[in-house]
Amino acid sequence: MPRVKPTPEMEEEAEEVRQEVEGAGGAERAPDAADPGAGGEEGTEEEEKEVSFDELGLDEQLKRALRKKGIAKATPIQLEAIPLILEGKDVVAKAKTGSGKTFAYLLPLLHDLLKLSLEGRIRKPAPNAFILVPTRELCQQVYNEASSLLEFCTSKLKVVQVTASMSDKDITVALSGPPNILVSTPACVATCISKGIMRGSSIKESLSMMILDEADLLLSYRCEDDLKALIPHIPRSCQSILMSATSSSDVDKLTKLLLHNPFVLTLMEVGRAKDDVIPKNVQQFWISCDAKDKMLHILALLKFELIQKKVLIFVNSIDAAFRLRLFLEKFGIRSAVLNAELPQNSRLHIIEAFNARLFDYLIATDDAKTKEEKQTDKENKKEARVSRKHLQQTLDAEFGVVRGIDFKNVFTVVNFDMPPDPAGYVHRIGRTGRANKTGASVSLVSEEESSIFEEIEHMLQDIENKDTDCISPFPLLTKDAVDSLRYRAQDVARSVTTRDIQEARRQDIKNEILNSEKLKSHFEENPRDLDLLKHDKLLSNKEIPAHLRDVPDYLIDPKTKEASNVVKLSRAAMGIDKPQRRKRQGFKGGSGRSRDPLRTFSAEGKSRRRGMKDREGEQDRRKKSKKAES
Ligand SMILES: Nc1ncnc2c1ncn2[C@@H]1O[C@H](COP(=O)(O)OP(=O)(O)OP(=O)(O)O)[C@@H](O)[C@H]1O
Repeated sequence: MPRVKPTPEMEEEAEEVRQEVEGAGGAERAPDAADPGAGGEEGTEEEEKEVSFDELGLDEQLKRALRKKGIAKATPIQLEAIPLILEGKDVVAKAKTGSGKTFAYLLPLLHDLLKLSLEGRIRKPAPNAFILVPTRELCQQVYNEASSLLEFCTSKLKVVQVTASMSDKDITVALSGPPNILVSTPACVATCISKGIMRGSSIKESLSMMILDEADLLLSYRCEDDLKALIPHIPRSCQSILMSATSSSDVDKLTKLLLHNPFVLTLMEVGRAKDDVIPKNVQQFWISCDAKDKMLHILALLKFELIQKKVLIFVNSIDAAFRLRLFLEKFGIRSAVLNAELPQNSRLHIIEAFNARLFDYLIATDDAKTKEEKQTDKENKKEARVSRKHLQQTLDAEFGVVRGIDFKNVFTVVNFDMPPDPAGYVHRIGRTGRANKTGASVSLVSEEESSIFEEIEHMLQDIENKDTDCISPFPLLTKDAVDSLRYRAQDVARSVTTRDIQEARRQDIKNEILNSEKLKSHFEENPRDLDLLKHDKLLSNKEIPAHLRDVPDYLIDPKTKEASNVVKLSRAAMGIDKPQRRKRQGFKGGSGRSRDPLRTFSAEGKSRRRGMKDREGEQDRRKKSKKAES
């Protein structure tokens, strides 16, 4: 693929983006002259200091919850931020994806509240703390993390999440008490205040801490006006914390808007630009291929098992996601699709099921908007507000799969389509290599995407060693391996029509809406019942022909066999578990079908269910006769 020589504009833009993602620059407030300890900016070198949570003086009950999670040592951002937050300072913390920012604010917040509760000093007409995040998925994630940390606490701190999908009545019930911690989006809190569900005067009396998580994204989710509406109700004494994976003018804007003389923590590894933005434990690869051959290449990667599971595959449109899912399905490779069209319950469930290793391949669409589209969004802001309801029915504006979601144990991120900008690349790749785990990324780069690839490479380049490739050519996929699948892949790709895609997309939404409604209350009561719904079930009801399901041995060249074995061996060496497809969680007292209220549920209706049964029966019969033959 031809290399594009960076133009001065590209240099400038790359520098801008590098600054965005590196955490260069900082809050513009000067340190408080009267209190030199307060305010200021720290560029913290990431020395591998190993500090246990004991040394941070945290509550014993919280440490017990951490021990249960197998977490003993603080990450660098936790090490820096926790003491400052415990001292009552306003803090802006910028640290790369997956570095443990959530516990960096949750632990000191919960520690303080436990202490106040023990001393009987909790103020109560409204929540004591707001945690504001850009999306509903993140509300759920933060709520889960906070609840899990409180598992061993004897004083009952109440955490609730409130989102725009809840009715006013449900929100009123959730806020009655009131809770100690409210996890929500700025829009939802602003609505609660404007509707009088939460009184401004009560907030002024109670609120002692406000946290803005994923602050770099809050403004892009149209939160500015909502945050501004909140400001008059925040007491001056309220401690404010702002967490961000990247640095940008949006973060600075929020800092100025809401924080008082904050401490700015910028965690980076000095001198190696690429490590500033992509965790060093993630190996980045790329494959050059024609746009029309991308399906073929991903098929070869998955079929020959050349990349480690679990795999998160990013595409730029919902249609492309379903096309890929249908294509892979025809080769016996099951996957699920995560996109903004699905109801919230389904999205949460898909993420949880994937995290629990119930399936290995997830195809996701992120909010991959071009700069122009983002600009148009901004311009249409007023209009968008008016039609918010409509928007949520079609594409959920608060959805952001890439941003901030803590996917567990994703080993490989594949960019089937390249993201529209370098910041998007950083956020996508940040879904692997979390909490210092090993990870890899593979980007399929077509001729048309060469300039964005160049931009990304340029941004990642080691400042001191410009010739070193940050993204290496993927070494395990040979031309022979690709060619061995070429004709089958082309045939199958042709057979997936636009109509099939529309049908699959419609069917998937229909299933998920039914699932979502039916399962809503059940999942509220039994959040751990993950495997009741399979999101990777077959979209097509046609039997997969054996010649597509199993690649004949003679087609696999020796190099590919060797590569596949290396991947398998390293997988075994790393002790990566097999998927726990059948493992059941959360049910007490046996696994009998009758005890499980959802076993009888099918989104497909009776006749289809019967059809499925027939197919399963047919498959069983076939298996039996195969056994008999052998
Ligand atoms: N001290 C620790 N040791 C080991 N694992 C940790 C520690 N702290 C947090 N983790 C785990 O690391 C993962 C990533 O943490 P978290 O989601 O807070 O990252 P983040 O910095 O907020 O990332 P992003 O910017 O992408 O949202 C989580 O699974 C979390 O449970």
